[in-house]
Amino acid sequence: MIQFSKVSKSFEGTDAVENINLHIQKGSIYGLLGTNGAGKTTLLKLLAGIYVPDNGSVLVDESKVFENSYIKQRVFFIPDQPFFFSQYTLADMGKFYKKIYDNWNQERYVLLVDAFKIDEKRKLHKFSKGVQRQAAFILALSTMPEILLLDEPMDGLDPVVRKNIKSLIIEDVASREMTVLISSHNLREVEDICDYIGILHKGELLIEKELDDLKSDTHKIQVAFKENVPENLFTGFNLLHQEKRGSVLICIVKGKEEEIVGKVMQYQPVILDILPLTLEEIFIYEMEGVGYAIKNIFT
Ligand SMILES: Nc1ncnc2c1ncn2[C@@H]1O[C@H](COP(=O)(O)OP(=O)(O)OP(=O)(O)O)[C@@H](O)[C@H]1O
Repeated sequence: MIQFSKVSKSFEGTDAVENINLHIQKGSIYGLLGTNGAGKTTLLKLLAGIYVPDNGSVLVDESKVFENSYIKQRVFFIPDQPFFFSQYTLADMGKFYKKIYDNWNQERYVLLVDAFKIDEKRKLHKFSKGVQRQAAFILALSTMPEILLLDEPMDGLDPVVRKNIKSLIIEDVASREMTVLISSHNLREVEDICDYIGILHKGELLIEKELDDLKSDTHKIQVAFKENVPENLFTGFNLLHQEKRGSVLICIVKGKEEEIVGKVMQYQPVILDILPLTLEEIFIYEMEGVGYAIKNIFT
């Protein structure tokens, strides 16, 4: 339903994203991960129709997004710093969006204002960062978006509000197939809510996969041998990382679990354990694989 084909965008001669191919199915929650400056916000802004691509196309249901008022009606973007007009209250912003979004749902707006207990007559700039973000969610969800774009959505929200907002998002995905694209550095949060993952680095999409596949494709293996570690232990597999702890070798390997286990067993290990990996670990090891590792700065 959302399709980026060979999309590039540069600013002042520097590539922000390059040759991106990405597809997002209707009703899915897609987590966009990446290093700082990888191009996540640029992709969200391209999909929101704020930027026009230099090359390639950004399509929603096969129509170009840029300068397409029909699609813009169906998309809502909450940037990392939510935007409100100066001196506006939540009620003022609500009236503004009611005019421009045909699907504005006043009943829903009233319910949400009541649930979040926000004074809709108070100027928005006087609220804390977290309450401003809650206000942005109220407005976003009241427009009944088909596509919700979120840049660091949970930044500054307390755990109770986070949980409420996650439930609201999941409800809209389940009941009316809303599609959500989330850019975040909070991988615990992404792991909790997303079903697809895209990993960006330096403007390029390194991985695009279903979260379950990504997890079942990457393994943390703890192995030890009576003698030295066999030289060709992981030949033929993608070894992302390895470290020795005493006589135990810990490796992060990509591939089918049964094939990796089959290969290791040929060398008759005395210990062989497969340990679960978090999304955060997968991300860090993938980044290490492309030379973006944490360095020992002081030693
Ligand atoms: N309006 C702009 N003018 C100039 N350069 C820009 C602009 N927007 C983005 N860039 C550059 O494009 C690259 C990608 O930026 P972007 O904000 O998309 O990254 P990001 O993945 O969202 O980063 P972060 O995780 O740090 O927020 C960066 O090198 C950034 O400096």
